[in-house]
Amino acid sequence: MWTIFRKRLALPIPLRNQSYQRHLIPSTFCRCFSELSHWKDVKPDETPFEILKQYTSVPLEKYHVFLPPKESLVKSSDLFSKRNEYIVHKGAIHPDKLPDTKELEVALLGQSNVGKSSLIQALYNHNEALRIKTSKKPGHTKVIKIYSYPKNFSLVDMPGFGENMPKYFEECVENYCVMRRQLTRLLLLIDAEQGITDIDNIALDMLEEFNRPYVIVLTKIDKCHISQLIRTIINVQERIKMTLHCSFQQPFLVSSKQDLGLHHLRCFIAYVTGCISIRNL
Ligand SMILES: Nc1nc2c(ncn2[C@@H]2O[C@H](COP(=O)(O)OP(=O)(O)OP(=O)(O)O)[C@@H](O)[C@H]2O)c(=O)[nH]1
Repeated sequence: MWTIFRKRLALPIPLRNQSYQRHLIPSTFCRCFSELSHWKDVKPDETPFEILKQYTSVPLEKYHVFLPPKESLVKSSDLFSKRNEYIVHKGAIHPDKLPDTKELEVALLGQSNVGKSSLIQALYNHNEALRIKTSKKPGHTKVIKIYSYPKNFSLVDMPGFGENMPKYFEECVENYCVMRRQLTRLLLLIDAEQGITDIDNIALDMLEEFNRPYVIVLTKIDKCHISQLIRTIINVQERIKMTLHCSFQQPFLVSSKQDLGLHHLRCFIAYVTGCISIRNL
């Protein structure tokens, strides 16, 4: 399937141009240009959406539908803080070589260097015992690796697509996504600054074809201008509304470097893997 997508990548893809995006940006965004200091005072239970509200008259609340109560946020964050209880399983290229674990899995998919390994490390509270290697060089992750919190859930790191994508990507990642019984959600990571790129569009087509539920996560928001971030959110939201049927309606916003948006993503993961229940959600 990726071979077909690769061929398509060589063709010009319409509607992915700046003028379309500009059309979506109201002039009020001009005053949104600001520096990174705005992120520094974010409280752990606040989402970046709440911070962004101050900078735009666009009703961003409609993009923010996962609103768990504080006690659920605390409960799920506690789950991710069990420092010595995680198991790192031996990585594998072929999904049939992966251990047949009992926990439901949430797997991270995205371009090389988008921040998949860093996000797993950050979600697990930068737990040093896990020692997840990250690198500036794209294509560092070569195998599928499962990080389990026994009797609860697993997070799954996978090779990225795009730059330095391994030749065996299809038999590895694609087969995992199609065949893995434990897989309950895919997180498609997209760099907030770049927005949806051509190769992300190919991944989105692929996910729609798999017909499995997935969630878009915008990464590295700490290094993205607020105006650009709002532009990406609106663009992603438009895509979800117009053409994506298997995507959760809200994109999540995270920074692994500055620990932004992690509480809500942890809570979502705990919720979809059945580790917590949330009333009136
Ligand atoms: N500023 C910033 N940098 C980040 C963030 N997350 C990751 N990075 C950096 O981005 C680079 C790539 O991160 P990785 O976590 O290795 O990315 P990956 O998607 O696992 O990469 P591959 O192994 O190539 O698939 C590293 O240099 C990280 O330090 C973030 O939230 N903010």
